[in-house]
Amino acid sequence: MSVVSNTSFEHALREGANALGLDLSEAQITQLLDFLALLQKWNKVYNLTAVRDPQEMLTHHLLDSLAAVPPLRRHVAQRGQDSAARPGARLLDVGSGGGLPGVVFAICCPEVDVSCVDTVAKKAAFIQQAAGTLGLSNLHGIHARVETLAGPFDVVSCRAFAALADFTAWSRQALAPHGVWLAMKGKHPHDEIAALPADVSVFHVEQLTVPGLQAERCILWLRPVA
Ligand SMILES: C[S@@+](CC[C@H](N)C(=O)[O-])C[C@H]1O[C@@H](n2cnc3c(N)ncnc32)[C@H](O)[C@@H]1O
Repeated sequence: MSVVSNTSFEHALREGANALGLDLSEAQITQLLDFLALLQKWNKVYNLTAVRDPQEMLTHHLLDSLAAVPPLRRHVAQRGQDSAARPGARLLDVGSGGGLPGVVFAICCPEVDVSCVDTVAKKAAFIQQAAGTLGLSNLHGIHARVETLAGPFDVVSCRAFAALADFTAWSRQALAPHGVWLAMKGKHPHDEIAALPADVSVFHVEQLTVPGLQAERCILWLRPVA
């Protein structure tokens, strides 16, 4: 299936992936474009995102989420070298909405099993529908509050979800013993970091450059402290 016929989207996506140093197969490019088309189509019905302009969806959603893929791939590869780690990483994307970044992670990291949780039933249903349409057996939509999920997940991610203290408190029980949180943020969130409890530590901050987006972006990696 390729719903998007506009070759300018494909060109911008390929350029963006190159700028991010991201190696994507032809099948993954097609899946990303098809996901963009699904998001555009069903946004009208399900109200999945406030972003309506297709070009903006490409930069603000797709490329923005793609910028987090190289750090995630690095983390998963490092984890694979750890003999104590369980095989096959499981990731939980909290407050995934229309599947950002969860669906993009599932497309770009087929070795990672991705669950997208949202309290809004139609958003979780959209993820399930996207999994079927895009042929992603590693993608699942869960309709629940994150606070009710047991896990264990090796990575718990979020984007535009909540302050770091709430994100980590509400999802802590879903984190595997050696699991980590991946929080996508705009400007470096100094105040949110200062408000974290003593048993959560930020162990890495990565600045991101999103192609076509003149805005500050970063990823925070956090872990529980015993
Ligand atoms: C601002 S949207 C962000 C959506 C998406 N991550 C993005 O970047 O476009 C936040 C989402 O979190 C969901 N949400 C809020 N509280 C939640 C909770 N306790 N558990 C799961 N999802 C929640 C909302 O329904 C909403 O879809």
